[in-house]
Amino acid sequence: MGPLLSLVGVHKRYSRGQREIVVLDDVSLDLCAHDFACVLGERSAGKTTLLEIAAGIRPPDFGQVHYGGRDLVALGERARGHLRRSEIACVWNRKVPTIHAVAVLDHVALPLVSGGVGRRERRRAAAEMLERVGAADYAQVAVEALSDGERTRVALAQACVRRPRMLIADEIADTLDMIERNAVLGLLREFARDGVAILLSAANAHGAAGCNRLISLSGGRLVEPDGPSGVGELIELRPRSRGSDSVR
Ligand SMILES: Nc1ncnc2c1ncn2[C@@H]1O[C@H](COP(=O)(O)OP(=O)(O)OP(=O)(O)O)[C@@H](O)[C@H]1O
Repeated sequence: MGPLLSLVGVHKRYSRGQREIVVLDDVSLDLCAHDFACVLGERSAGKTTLLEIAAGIRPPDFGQVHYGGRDLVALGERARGHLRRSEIACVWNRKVPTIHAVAVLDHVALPLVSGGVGRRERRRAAAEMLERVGAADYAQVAVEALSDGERTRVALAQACVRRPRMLIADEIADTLDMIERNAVLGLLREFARDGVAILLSAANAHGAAGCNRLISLSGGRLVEPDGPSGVGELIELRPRSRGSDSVR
């Protein structure tokens, strides 16, 4: 089976005052079902930008983004929105849920409302997903009362309750303590084993543990060593300069 997601020759730059920052420079990437790929890059390397483009949230300046054989850039916002409510799930580190006074169970069930799923079935599916991510114990707790690790599990449950085909996860494990981080990365591994295509980003090697593809983003370029690679090998490959230093 072909890739679910293909980025081909993607470029992205931002203007910063008089200057332009090249964030992605001719980036190509294929992601298939069962992949658990992690883009490893230093701060400001362009990880979020890459993931937003992969999710169809931000358009590239040039290049193609294909999802499920469809041109994600050419699709209208309505169709892209539909995909994000059905097949493409995202967890953004900075947007981990903070809705006030909503119990975890209802929060996780929320994405099913727009899919027209009845209340009883929504709650059943949410409870099942909470069980799966090890968060069933706090199903009735308000989201705002959760610890960072608990919130990350809940965010993951909410993202996966619609059984997405692709999961985009932006630095969701980097700041967690070792035990929670390994638990969250283990959950991602399990979702990938079930067939979800996962694109994770991490700013350090700890946040990438257990992935089956490790891709370095530096200077706007992606580097993925051929064959099985260790984190140490990738760190060797990364140039010293920061991504944001590649100003043109
Ligand atoms: N909308 C924007 N306009 C201008 N510059 C931007 C915009 N979004 C991001 N940038 C800049 O592009 C660079 C890459 O940002 P991005 O958030 O993609 O990197 P990142 O690797 O996810 O960073 P971090 O690890 O700090 O979250 C940064 O220098 C950032 O300031």
